[in-house]
Amino acid sequence: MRVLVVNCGSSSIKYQFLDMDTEQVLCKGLAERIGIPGSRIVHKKDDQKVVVERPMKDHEDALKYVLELVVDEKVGGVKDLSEIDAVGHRVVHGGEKFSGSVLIDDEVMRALEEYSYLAPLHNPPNIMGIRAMMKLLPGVPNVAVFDTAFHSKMPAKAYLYAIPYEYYKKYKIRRYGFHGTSHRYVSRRTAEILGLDYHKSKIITVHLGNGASIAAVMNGHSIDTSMGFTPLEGLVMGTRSGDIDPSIVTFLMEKEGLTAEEVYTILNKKSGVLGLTDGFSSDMRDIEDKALEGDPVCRLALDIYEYRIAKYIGAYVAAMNGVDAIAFTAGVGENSPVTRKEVCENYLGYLGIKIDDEKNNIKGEERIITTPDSKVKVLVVPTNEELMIARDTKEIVEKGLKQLEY
Ligand SMILES: Nc1ncnc2c1ncn2[C@@H]1O[C@H](COP(=O)(O)OP(=O)(O)O)[C@@H](O)[C@H]1O
Ligand SMILES: CC(=O)OP(=O)(O)O
Ligand SMILES: [Mg+2]
Repeated sequence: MRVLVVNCGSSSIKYQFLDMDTEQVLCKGLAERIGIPGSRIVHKKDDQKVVVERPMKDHEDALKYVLELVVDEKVGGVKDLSEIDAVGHRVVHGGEKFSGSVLIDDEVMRALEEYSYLAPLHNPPNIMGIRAMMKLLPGVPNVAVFDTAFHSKMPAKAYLYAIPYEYYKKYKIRRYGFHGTSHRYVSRRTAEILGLDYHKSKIITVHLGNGASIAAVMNGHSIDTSMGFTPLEGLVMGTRSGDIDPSIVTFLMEKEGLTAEEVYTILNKKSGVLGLTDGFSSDMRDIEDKALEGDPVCRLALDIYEYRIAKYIGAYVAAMNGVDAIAFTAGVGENSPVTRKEVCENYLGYLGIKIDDEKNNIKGEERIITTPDSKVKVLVVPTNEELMIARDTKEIVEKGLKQLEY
């Protein structure tokens, strides 16, 4: 079975085309700047790379060109569109309704539209991608794999906010959590590497990407996670504030004469390390480089970024009353020895964690980075959301399932 996996963002589409008999990536790419000048697709097949620069007015346009590349005789994965057996979609928000991956039909589409208010930055482009694939590949099954689903078994003490209960009943205001597909893959892989029984383990997964979140995975289920009602809550991120006193919202509205929407945009797109460095950068490579050169602003931004991560890890050790392993993943987690070392050595020594500097000096490789006598294992486990989405898609289509529980 060959599965096309798409992850549609507001102006980008990440995609991978996989042969699920071997789990080999046949080709992959990134369409970016969709709907704005300078749109292009960077497409890769093995060590070949092509860049297609052409106007792409919307996601349907972009996916049309993606499909052309997928069947290209030189850089494609197959010769004909009929060889694409299914499409797996990353969908950020599945609300309380979806506790697993689902075969997409009209009822699912109605639910996704309904939940768009819960993830206004993420779900609408996800839905655009689904509609586009239904049009471009009629009759080919589409599967939705939700960020929220892996966290759906979180207990009420973790998901309810201490606000009038009526707002949960009326609007389903609660913690949902995100990056669930990544936390699911990384926690399972961590258990495999360490030879742990996944269903009798306590694992903390630290997903540090542009969006960043931490999860407490106990006995194979997420029991708590740092992102909440939306992907804004929790860690300090590239452009997102993470946890703040909610009074700041109304304070800024009054003092700056801003609308709620404008404050929402500031907190989501102008905050995080970008905000802390007065607009210098949201890219942790830039922040780290300057911090290590001695720039005090970037050093403080990095300190704040690391301190928040450490506090969440400590909180989740308490939530699980112990921890077997901590796994770093995603862009910063996989590629920054400095962040891993400083978080672990400045704040987690009380757990008996000892970082092995030589083992930690890696980027993007799977590895245990602690010394053999470290009481808690710390690992780097590259995430692979696309593979998890493809696996769920294959299982649902091959078994003729409507929904896949995990
Ligand atoms: N070598 C590195 N050192 C520090 N940060 C890195 C490194 N490589 C990538 N990153 C950071 O990873 C982040 C992007 O993470 P990634 O998971 O790829 O993105 P996304 O969240 O969009 O999926 C960026 O902040 C980038 O700076
Ligand atoms: C939910 C979320 O933050 O996703 P991403 O990290 O892809 O922005
Ligand atoms: Mg990512």
